[in-house]
Amino acid sequence: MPADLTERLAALFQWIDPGPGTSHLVSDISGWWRDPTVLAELGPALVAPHRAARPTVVLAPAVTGLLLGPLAATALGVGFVAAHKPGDGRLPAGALTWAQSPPDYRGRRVDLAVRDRHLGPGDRVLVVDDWVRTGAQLHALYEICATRGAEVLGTAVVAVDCPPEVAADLRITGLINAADLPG
Ligand SMILES: O=P(O)(O)OC[C@H]1O[C@H](OP(=O)(O)OP(=O)(O)O)[C@H](O)[C@@H]1O
Ligand SMILES: Nc1ncnc2[nH]cnc12
Repeated sequence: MPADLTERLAALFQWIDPGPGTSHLVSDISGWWRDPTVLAELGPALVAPHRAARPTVVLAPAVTGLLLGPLAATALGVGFVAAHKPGDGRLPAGALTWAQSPPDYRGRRVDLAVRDRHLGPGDRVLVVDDWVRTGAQLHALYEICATRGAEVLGTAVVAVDCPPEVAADLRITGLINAADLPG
């Protein structure tokens, strides 16, 4: 990983107060996309720990994954598959494989769907996302891969915010620990 990428990720991160009626600050990672050096380095840095396992495809969930997934896929020279959520407002037509997550970091059970024609036996899948907290959405993605007969190699995220046993169980690598982001 480029030496100062982790420092730049921290410097460009903010917690935002969404305003009256809200009790929580929300993470704002938009600075990561606005910085041309970070944007260029994210894909190669995410995939670096997984290159040797020779992924054949990158899978990532809506909505932030739709940005990060292609960065990772192009760094590997492989294709990208999106996992959609009903909340997207427009679901893909055709045969889909669905899985529902356990309660995620917001207590939601998230439904995720992947087009059958884009994932199948022989695929070696690298999952990519921006942030992992409970690992719930990753569980759903791993279940979809298993249903499709595809092998999951692990997950590459930017911010790791989960217990170490979750990271070990799901084979998660990250670029920064959430504890190292500014408070
Ligand atoms: O580890 P977990 O508890 O599963 O939480 C992590 C997931 O939740 C967030 O996505 P969110 O559904 O908020 O979508 P977003 O990309 O639209 O922010 C984040 O981007 C991960 O996908
Ligand atoms: N994008 C995100 N995903 C999961 N947990 C979070 N906590 C703060 N921001 C988050």
